[in-house]
Amino acid sequence: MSNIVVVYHSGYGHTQRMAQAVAQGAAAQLLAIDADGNLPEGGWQLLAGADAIVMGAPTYMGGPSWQFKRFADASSKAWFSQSWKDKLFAGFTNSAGVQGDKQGTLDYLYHLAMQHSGIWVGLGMLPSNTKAAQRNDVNWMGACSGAMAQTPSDASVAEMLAGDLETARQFGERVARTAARWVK
Ligand SMILES: Cc1cc2nc3c(=O)[nH]c(=O)nc-3n(C[C@H](O)[C@H](O)[C@H](O)COP(=O)(O)O)c2cc1C
Repeated sequence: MSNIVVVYHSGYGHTQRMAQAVAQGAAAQLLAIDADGNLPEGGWQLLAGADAIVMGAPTYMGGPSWQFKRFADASSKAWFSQSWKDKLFAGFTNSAGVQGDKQGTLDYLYHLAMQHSGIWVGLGMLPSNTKAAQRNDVNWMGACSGAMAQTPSDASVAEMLAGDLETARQFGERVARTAARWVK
């Protein structure tokens, strides 16, 4: 079985719930970046041993939170030795606006993966974009490059939409299937 780690930051718990759904689908370990932008003890070793790293951040001001960026900058240590080269990478984000500039966050995660000479795994799902489509359909957000969720700014973590969480879970399954082929 491949070793998959979901590393994420969440300021208010919404991206964490998304991370849990991705991890459930991927049978992955969760690794939370704390409020100061640090990993817990052993976090870097966990990432070093991963076949696939799925990265998640809320969209704040059109990009990832500063705590995630601090983690990304700290990963330059791995970049220097290219020790994450040829790992699989994937990304997800959550924001309040339907658009909300959250593509900027996914693009950032993609470029971080490319800095590390990784292999990017996209969402791999068709968008639910017909007239018959319902908000709770899988990939109603219509993303391709990673998983997106949209949570109204006044919605609690418990109120996150089932369709977005199911999209995240299926995305995790796709990462796991891809990793199984990649590590063969
Ligand atoms: C500092 C800050 C900046 C934000 N910027 C955006 C934004 O650019 N676009 C957007 O749609 N939502 C934005 N939001 C809303 C968050 O993305 C949204 O509340 C999200 O669910 C927070 O996820 P979290 O609970 O994991 O922190 C912002 C929220 C905060 C606190």
